[in-house]
Amino acid sequence: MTVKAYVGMGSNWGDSAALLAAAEKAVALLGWGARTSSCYRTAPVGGPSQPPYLNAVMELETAWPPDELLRLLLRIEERFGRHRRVRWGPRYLDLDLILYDTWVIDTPNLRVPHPRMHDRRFVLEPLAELAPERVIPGKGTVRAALKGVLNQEVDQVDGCVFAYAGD
Ligand SMILES: Nc1ncnc2c1ncn2[C@@H]1O[C@H](COP(=O)(O)OP(=O)(O)OP(=O)(O)O)[C@@H](O)[C@H]1O
Ligand SMILES: Nc1nc2c(c(=O)[nH]1)N=C(CO)CN2
Repeated sequence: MTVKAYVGMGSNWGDSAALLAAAEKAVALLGWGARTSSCYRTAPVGGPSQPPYLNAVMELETAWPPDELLRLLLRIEERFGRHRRVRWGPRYLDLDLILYDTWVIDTPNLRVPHPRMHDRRFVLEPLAELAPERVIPGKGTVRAALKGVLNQEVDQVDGCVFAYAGD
């Protein structure tokens, strides 16, 4: 069995564009048919004063169960030198499992849909490029959720060279 999963990527430390481009290739190896959104420069949400982020979202078809997929994503984060000292503080690379098919998962290590995704334009704007009509379980469509967060600042930018950029 394979399912469609969505992964959020973010970076606001180091060479963020190069980090996201390298992470994209690593994440694509966890499944098939990867598609990647455009890249956005986004104002930090929460946490201390910190540089703006680059964010993007990937779609892929995967056979990994969700807990394994998260474990593999966290390994990729570590490989790219994530430092995690302050909650919502700056990071080289952050990978979040935002949707796993229509599953709802609530375990100590994994919550899907990602519990804050529907409040975050830096997730919804790139996700809407790939799957505007997808339903966020319990929250309505991506397109509808996006309408509620348009006050947050995001700008589509060139900078990231993605191997699996959608059309
Ligand atoms: N859907 C998910 N995607 C990624 N990590 C998750 C998810 N649900 C739970 N987690 C847990 O959250 C931990 C990562 O927490 P972390 O401190 O990096 O959060 P964050 O990325 O800073 O903030 P946020 O969760 O608000 O995006 C992981 O170790 C993982 O066990
Ligand atoms: N703009 C933006 N803000 C954030 C981000 C992020 O990726 N982009 N990630 C966070 C913790 O996951 C907290 N705040």
